[in-house]
Amino acid sequence: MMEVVKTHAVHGGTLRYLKHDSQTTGTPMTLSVFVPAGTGPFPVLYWLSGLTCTEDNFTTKAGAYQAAAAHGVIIVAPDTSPRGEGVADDEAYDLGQGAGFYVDATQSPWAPHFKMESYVTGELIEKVEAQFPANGVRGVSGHSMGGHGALTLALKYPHLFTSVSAFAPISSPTRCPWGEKAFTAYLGDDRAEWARHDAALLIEAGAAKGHYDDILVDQGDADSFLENQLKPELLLAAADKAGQKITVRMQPAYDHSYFFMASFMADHVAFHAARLKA
Ligand SMILES: N[C@@H](CCC(=O)N[C@@H](CS)C(=O)NCC(=O)O)C(=O)O
Repeated sequence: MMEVVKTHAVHGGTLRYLKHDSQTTGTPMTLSVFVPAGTGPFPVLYWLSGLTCTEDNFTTKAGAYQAAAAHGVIIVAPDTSPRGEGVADDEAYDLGQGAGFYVDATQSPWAPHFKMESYVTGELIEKVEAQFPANGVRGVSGHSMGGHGALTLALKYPHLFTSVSAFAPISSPTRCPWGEKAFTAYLGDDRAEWARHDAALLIEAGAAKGHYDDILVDQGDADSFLENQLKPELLLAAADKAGQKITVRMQPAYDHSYFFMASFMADHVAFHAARLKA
């Protein structure tokens, strides 16, 4: 059982901060879990956060729990990387602790602990769904680096997920500075290996074809990372080529922050709930 560190009542449900020793990362890992009122069992929406975040950013800023309570959906928000003194790190905000990129690192010094792909798709789901009233039906969403995580994990593991959405995702990490830097560090120089973790390239290659009836993406047009890092046009072009439906909503005046996400979070929870409860 994961250790409950803090408990709060919110919107009639219960929010818990949890901690556990992970066999996958070899470190303690932290997360938050919101469970609606009632006995369930409920579907689960997994939320993957962006660069610099812990489990706390989404939990305190996204304003997701009113909609989750109304729709009867559990929401799980894990930390974005392993952390601790014995864990490799980098001074930059976009590499190392707080920047796990939802891949399994193969390169030194990252390989021993940076296993976020295996952690999220394996141990996290197993531990959460053993401890809370989950019905085995799952969605995944996330922001920026976590939007990349949500899209790529949904495309690579369609047997795990029924619905996927993202806010301001890194659409094609093989073609932007954040992704090129992280993939070089974590995966090495082989671009064929990088392509296995690139949402636009995965869609173009037909990954999970026919599994998701739609993918919802919200993107602020005043996001300072839009042109250089996020590039939603690459997702649209890939989806068009592959015949995958994707709804990219350009939201005028919104930036990269949780104010933007809080403004459209209820739409995403409803998008998932409609599919998870179908
Ligand atoms: N610190 C970076 C930006 C990092 C950033 O914007 N992080 C986003 C995810 S990519 C975030 O959610 N930050 C935490 C927050 O807003 O609570 C910078 O100054 O360029």
